[in-house]
Amino acid sequence: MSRKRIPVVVLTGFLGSGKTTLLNHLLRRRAGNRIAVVVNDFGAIEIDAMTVAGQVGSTVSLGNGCLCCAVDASELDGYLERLTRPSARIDIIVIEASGLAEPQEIVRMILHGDNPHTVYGGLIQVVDAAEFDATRARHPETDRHLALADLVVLNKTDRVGEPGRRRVLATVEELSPGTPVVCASFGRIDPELLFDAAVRPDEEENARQLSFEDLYAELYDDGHGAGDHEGHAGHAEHEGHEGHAGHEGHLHAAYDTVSFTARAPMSPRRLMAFLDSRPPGLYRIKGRVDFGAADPDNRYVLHAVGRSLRFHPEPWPRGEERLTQLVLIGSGLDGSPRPGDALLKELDACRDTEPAPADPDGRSMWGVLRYVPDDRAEDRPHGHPGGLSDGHPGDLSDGRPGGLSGTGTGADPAGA
Ligand SMILES: Nc1nc2c(ncn2[C@@H]2O[C@H](COP(=O)(O)OP(=O)(O)OP(=O)(O)O)[C@@H](O)[C@H]2O)c(=O)[nH]1
Repeated sequence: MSRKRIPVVVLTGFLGSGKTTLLNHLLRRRAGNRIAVVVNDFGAIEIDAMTVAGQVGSTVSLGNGCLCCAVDASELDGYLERLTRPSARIDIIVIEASGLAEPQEIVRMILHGDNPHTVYGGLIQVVDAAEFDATRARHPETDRHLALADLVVLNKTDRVGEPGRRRVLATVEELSPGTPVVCASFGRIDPELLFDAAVRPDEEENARQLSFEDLYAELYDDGHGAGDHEGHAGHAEHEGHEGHAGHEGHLHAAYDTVSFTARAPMSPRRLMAFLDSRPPGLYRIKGRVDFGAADPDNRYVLHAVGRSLRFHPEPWPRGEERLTQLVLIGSGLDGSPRPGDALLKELDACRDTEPAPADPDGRSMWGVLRYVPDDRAEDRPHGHPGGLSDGHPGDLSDGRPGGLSGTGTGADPAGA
């Protein structure tokens, strides 16, 4: 059975937009998760490492369970390999791209890298609301970067009035149609947008707080039941309570969490049509899908973040109940009486409640298999028809997000 994949989030934004501030916020609210921070810029390492982790003497304090290291893009694969070793016990990796870096290079490396233990966690673009016009004027590439983002954090909203915020928001939405935008001040977004709540109790972390030397050594040492359908839409509006001095206040990011469970298998075609047309505010989807007779041997672990979508097939564990379980996270989701109810209805309609028609060629799965990474050979189910996943839909290879958002084509690659 494959180990849990570690999300790799790329954090980008122009100089001074608030990346480090956001990172600090995530580290404070990491809920017991161990976050590895990779700084992709040797020039910035000293400043960033100090700000992020706090400097104690000549070593970097890792009280937050983070690891800071400098990395050049060409070295990234090696770092990811080391950081994903079980001994590092890392739950999430954040790569802070330097202000002027081309972020799509890093995204491509994560999507196409051959590390089977990572999963792409999204490209987050931090935007300085107060300097937006000036930044666009000085750096025309801002517009292109925005179009590539999976999530835009419109930061420093405390520095612009409501009309100013609305104006910038409208421009961002124009430049990056369909991309979820979270407004924030001092980077205070809800960490659940990026990673799950505690996976291990804090005590364990405290009991085994690692020194920088420990982590450095690790890096360099080579040596559930449900009814037929159960949906739950929850809405959370969290308030910041970091307890740190200074500018802490309210956390403005509101998000909705929707859980879906189905005992009847999902129709591959209908689920892909749903995913193709998922609403802009829906930022993350995670869970497992049972496609029933379309692939009785495997369950499909689904990770969607922003425009990117991946399925990782893995054999059903013996004795495991065949269920589809999904969690959807987003903001501004439709539905009544609760946000997200509309999504649950749509997912309900994706269930195969009738026996699926005979499909001897397995064509019904082709739309799904497009999203199984080519380079993860061990994921590939037996009998998988080759060559279907050229041009990953979540790819940035042509410099444009070729993902699901806005494409509206749920078509099978072979037109099936
Ligand atoms: N008023 C206000 N100031 C902010 C906010 N977020 C960050 N700042 C300040 O903006 C400055 C730059 O923030 P950083 O987090 O260092 O920005 P950065 O993107 O990491 O900067 P580089 O590492 O230079 O690319 C700092 O002085 C922050 O305190 C915000 O929402 N509102």
